[in-house]
Amino acid sequence: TLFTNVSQLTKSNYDFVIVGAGAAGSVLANRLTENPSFSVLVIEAGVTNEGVLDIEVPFLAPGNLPMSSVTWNFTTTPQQNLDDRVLTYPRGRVLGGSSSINFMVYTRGSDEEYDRWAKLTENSGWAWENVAQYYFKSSRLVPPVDGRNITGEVNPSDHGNGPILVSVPGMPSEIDDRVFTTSKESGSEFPFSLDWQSGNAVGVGALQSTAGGGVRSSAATAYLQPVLNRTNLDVLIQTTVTRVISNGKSGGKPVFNKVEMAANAASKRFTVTASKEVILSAGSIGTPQILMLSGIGNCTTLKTLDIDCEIDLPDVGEHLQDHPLMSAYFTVDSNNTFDDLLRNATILDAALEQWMSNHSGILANAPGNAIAFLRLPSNDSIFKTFADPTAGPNSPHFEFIFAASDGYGGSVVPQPATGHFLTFQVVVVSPLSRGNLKLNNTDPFDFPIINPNFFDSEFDQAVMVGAVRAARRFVEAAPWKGFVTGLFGVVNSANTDEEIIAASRQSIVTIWHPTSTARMSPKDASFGVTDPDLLVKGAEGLRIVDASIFPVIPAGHPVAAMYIIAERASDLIKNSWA
Ligand SMILES: Cc1cc2nc3c(=O)[nH]c(=O)nc-3n(C[C@H](O)[C@H](O)[C@H](O)COP(=O)(O)OP(=O)(O)OC[C@H]3O[C@@H](n4cnc5c(N)ncnc54)[C@H](O)[C@@H]3O)c2cc1C
Repeated sequence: TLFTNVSQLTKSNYDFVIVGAGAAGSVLANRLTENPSFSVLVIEAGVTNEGVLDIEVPFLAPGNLPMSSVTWNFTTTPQQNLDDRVLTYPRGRVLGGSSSINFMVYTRGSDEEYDRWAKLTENSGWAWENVAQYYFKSSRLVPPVDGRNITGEVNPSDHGNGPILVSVPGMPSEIDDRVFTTSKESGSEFPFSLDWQSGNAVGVGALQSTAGGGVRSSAATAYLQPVLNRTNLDVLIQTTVTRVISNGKSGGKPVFNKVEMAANAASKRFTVTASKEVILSAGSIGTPQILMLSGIGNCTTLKTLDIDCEIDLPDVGEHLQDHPLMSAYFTVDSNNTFDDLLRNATILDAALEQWMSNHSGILANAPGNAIAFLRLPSNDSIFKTFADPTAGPNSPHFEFIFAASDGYGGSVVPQPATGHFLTFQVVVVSPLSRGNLKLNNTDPFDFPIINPNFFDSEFDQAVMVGAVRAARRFVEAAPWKGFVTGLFGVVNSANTDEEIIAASRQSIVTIWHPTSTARMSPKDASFGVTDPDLLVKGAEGLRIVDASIFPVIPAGHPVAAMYIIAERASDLIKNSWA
């Protein structure tokens, strides 16, 4: 049942209380209630996802940003290495969480990413050979809305049979063939990738989106809504969890079985109890904030805020990792880019009418149709100073997201009033910069202090320079002759390495991939926040299942990994209470 106010709940004790109905929380809600003897309450701060057009229509995803009724309107601290700019840092505040507002790019990452997690946590359960089953259980490939033959764009055998729908673009754009031909003719520099879910994450290929039939497929639509009628599941929205509370000890450890919540800062606080587990799935920002408000974190810092420290875990809020993104623009000789669609309401209305009638047309596409994940050459001089931070040779250093327009969705500069553009959204996917997140004060309705610390590492700077140069080489290939007419914008006006770094400082924004603020570590390690079974160290009855536990950020778009983790976590939880 879906409730909008705590007064509507008919009981105050459940087997499991899940905090946050985002990507991970929705998977858990579905899988745990498959067992009819488990009762589950999910508490979500945000609103329903239903009827929000900018959520449903793939191309309109950027319309939810940066500040909307379905987002947490966070901002970062002034970024020291980005000319002290403050960045918007939104997360989804709606059923489905960030999976309801994300840009839908689906990449599970290389097999190596999971094998590295297994190594870092000294637990083979996270190795690819053990999590592969959960990948296949989470998503499935469906045809694009235009019904074209997709042979050569994707490999069906790399896909599973789970509820999240995945598809290649609903309609080709005029740059797609140029991108793929460049790759196929380039030899080894820009290798073609038939499928991002093959285990090798390096190459150039068609973008796969979490969309089916021209409509976004999120954790809410795929996992949560289909089971809302289960009698053992209650979902309470528009209610913020303010902290978890311990109640007695078991085996010397505090038992965190009470969850406190309120509709807003002024309203009365209520509690519910979990007889089996409280599971935090509030995301990389929400989860460390709740932990610290609950007295779980760095005791020295918590004491300065007069918070009683229950468990000293200095890693809470630390090791924040994210991928910096910026736009490199080229001018093009074409009237068929999306630029006019973005600037002209009449053209957009016509496209929307088409989407409304049968979910087809340009709006069925995500904001890009093709992507590339590439590595720096192994003889790059940066490797004299830094060891390669990737998970292995099938894992990239940087990414391009190709857009046949002025860089819809990821830019700090407004769209030019005229002209047609090709954009490379350039992303560093193997960052060494590390940031953190701290409480501002003890008010759970106040935002935490978020510092992703972008571009702090010289390695990240070198990758950005290498990526910008690779982008320029890419458009020198034959397929772009007569199409690309010039370099454009701050990034593409820069020439020397120093100039490219300076331009990056003015241009970098987030690709919204924060992870690792409550990272898991080996069972007996003194660092880290959870053990490899995702149980909070030093606590009883408290687990974390969300992107905060990633031991290290994967070189790709994280939601696919989130679904894999949440599927495996569901089995871990079911088995431990069997
Ligand atoms: C704009 C944007 C674009 C993105 N694009 C992509 C992409 O194209 N591909 C990709 O793979 N990934 C993308 N991501 C990232 C991806 O969506 C996230 O990594 C993923 O959703 C993380 O899952 P999660 O369960 O950890 O957190 P979330 O999905 O964010 O869920 C957390 C949930 O907890 C709720 N919550 C938080 N605090 C509280 C509280 N105190 N009380 C109650 N509820 C609370 C939130 O409202 C939210 O619903 C994007 C993210 C954003 C924001």
